[in-house]
Amino acid sequence: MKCINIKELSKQFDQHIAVDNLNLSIEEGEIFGLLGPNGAGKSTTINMICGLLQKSKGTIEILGKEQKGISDVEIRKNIGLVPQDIAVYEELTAYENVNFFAGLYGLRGTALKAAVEEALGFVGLLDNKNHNPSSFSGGMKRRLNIACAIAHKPKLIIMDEPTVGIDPQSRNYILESIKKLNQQGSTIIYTSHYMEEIEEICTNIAIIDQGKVIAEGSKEALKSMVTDIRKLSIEMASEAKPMLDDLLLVPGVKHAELNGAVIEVTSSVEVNNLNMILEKLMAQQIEIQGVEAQKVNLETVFLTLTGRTLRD
Ligand SMILES: Nc1ncnc2c1ncn2[C@@H]1O[C@H](COP(=O)(O)OP(=O)(O)OP(=O)(O)O)[C@@H](O)[C@H]1O
Repeated sequence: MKCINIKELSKQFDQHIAVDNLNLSIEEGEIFGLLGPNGAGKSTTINMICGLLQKSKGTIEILGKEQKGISDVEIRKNIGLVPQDIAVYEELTAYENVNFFAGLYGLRGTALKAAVEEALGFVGLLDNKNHNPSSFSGGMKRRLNIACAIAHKPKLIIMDEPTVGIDPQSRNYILESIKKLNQQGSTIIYTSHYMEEIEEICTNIAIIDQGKVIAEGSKEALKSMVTDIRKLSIEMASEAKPMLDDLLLVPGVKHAELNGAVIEVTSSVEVNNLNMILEKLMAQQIEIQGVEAQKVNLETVFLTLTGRTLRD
């Protein structure tokens, strides 16, 4: 069954169209990635799915039922939202926080107690259950945020950039937890502008830009869209400021950017232009230490479709 079926969804804020006739279909059991740069419309879409924001136009079906907008409380019981901004009460303990949110979904008595303990155990916070989140690290707060969203065992869990601003250990913990929640039967929607995370955990992906889905499919299908592209990393002997516009004059070169002492060039595979690229740099007195060809990744897909990088 389809977990989500969105048709022609739009959201307009005054004159600004944040979500623009977006169509999206997600099957049950997936870890589905929404990848897009800042401001692409990911959070706005999610807030409409969860019924936290009124849509301007379109339909959203969740598990076969049409969502009736912000008054549709029933549908929310099937959804667990981990919002982008941490939403926990600092003056309550970790236990009381999860207890509060799970209670909102109608759990009571021993079922509520068991659900709270299980959720805290799942995110590795049982030993800290009587502590207030004000004493927690950023990663622990994020994990508590997740426990609050999953205790009522929702069929659909939506995570809006849950790894922003945390240490690598907590990040790995969260990514592993997502895989486990999925194995236990939940469908996951995961938004991020970190393409590495999306590549690591997601089964299918939609790339969103300017409120629209610009590409959708499995990682392999998306990458196969750009088999005619290659990426070159040219390492300079020391940090310099090459004139990148010069490289764009070389036939086949589509994009060039600087990352410290490395120049990243995206080019068509059909043009044999490495010599010309290197000549342009040498003409600028740039000393080259090494050249490496990279595999196509989702960033390349985005770049090819939009002419911009995910973090422009
Ligand atoms: N309440 C609002 N009022 C006016 N404009 C808004 C509002 N919420 C979002 N926007 C605008 O809508 C666009 C989409 O924002 P949204 O937060 O959905 O993007 P996003 O893809 O989630 O980006 P990010 O990765 O930065 O969270 C942006 O241009 C944003 O400024």
